[in-house]
Amino acid sequence: MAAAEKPFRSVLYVPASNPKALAKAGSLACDAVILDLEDAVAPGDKQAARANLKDWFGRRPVGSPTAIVRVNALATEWGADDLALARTLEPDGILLPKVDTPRDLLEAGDLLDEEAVPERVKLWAMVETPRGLLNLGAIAELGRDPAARLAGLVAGTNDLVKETGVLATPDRRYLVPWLMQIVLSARAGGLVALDGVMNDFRAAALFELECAEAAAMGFDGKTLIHPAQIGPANAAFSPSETAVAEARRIVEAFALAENAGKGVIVLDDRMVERLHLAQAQRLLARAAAAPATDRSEKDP
Ligand SMILES: CC(C)(COP(=O)(O)OP(=O)(O)OC[C@H]1O[C@@H](n2cnc3c(N)ncnc32)[C@H](O)[C@@H]1OP(=O)(O)O)[C@@H](O)C(=O)NCCC(=O)NCCSC(=O)C[C@H](O)C(=O)O
Ligand SMILES: [Mg+2]
Repeated sequence: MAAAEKPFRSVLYVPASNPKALAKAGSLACDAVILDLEDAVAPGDKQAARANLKDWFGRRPVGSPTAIVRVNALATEWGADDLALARTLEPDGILLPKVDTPRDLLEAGDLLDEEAVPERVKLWAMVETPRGLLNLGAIAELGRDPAARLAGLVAGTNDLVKETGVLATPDRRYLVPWLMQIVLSARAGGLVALDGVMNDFRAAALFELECAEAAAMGFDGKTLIHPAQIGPANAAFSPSETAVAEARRIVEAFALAENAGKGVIVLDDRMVERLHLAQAQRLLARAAAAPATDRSEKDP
């Protein structure tokens, strides 16, 4: 499946320096894991984290979640070694933090191409700096060029708060304009859009609300920090039964002989156009791509 066709409802950060968390990562019911070499790993643990990652990929169980490795930025003292390792592991994706400009992604892409890393290894960009936000249009434009490998944008709300001084309120009111900008840019570039993390991982009700809002904003999924957040994220970003039933009715209505060739039909006293048919077909494809997983849905 291409990156855009895979589900990315629940994407869990797993610190590569934490063997216990890594041991769990392959069997959790999240759609993807971000195996982190960056901010979750203390400077003194970077080397050990790389070794853990190598070991993890050596034993990666069949059917495990999509695996994305987050490297340190190439400009840091760890970036080059991280990327060199990621190139050999050939994960499903490599997540670049603190992307400021398209150049950051092009440089990383060149390093993958140099080593003939297969095209299925995609790049993902964290949007978490003021420059990254201001350059979002140009960054997302890379999504239109398959050679650039860009698969998705990931909101880094913790760094955005740190870098801008914006107040982090529970309703995220000051972050929402930037989050919407990320969704809009992702759509323009044909990219997956992932919402940022919620740090209060025990606040279940608030998390459900944040997921519902992110889904309403148009995000494909949410990045997570704790396994307890997986189930609610999967539920929030899966099409509801009502939405699936409604989509099926639209598809069936357009399939009727009497509606063949029509641009507009009436269904339940509502105008339904072919653009709604396309929307319905997309929703059904999303529902089919995100079936109930047979990995454990239980909280740890
Ligand atoms: C936040 C945590 C430090 C909490 O850990 P802990 O106190 O161990 O939680 P629990 O005791 O409830 O854990 C229960 C079991 O679940 C495992 N566990 C916990 N978290 C994970 C995880 N992320 N992946 C896999 N497994 C996990 C524990 O090992 C326990 O297992 P067991 O003992 O066998 O039952 C911790 O959750 C954590 O470290 N989370 C990830 C933190 C992280 O990655 N942060 C960086 C990414 S966020 C970010 O940087 C976003 C962005 O860049 C931005 O700027 O916003
Ligand atoms: Mg960050």
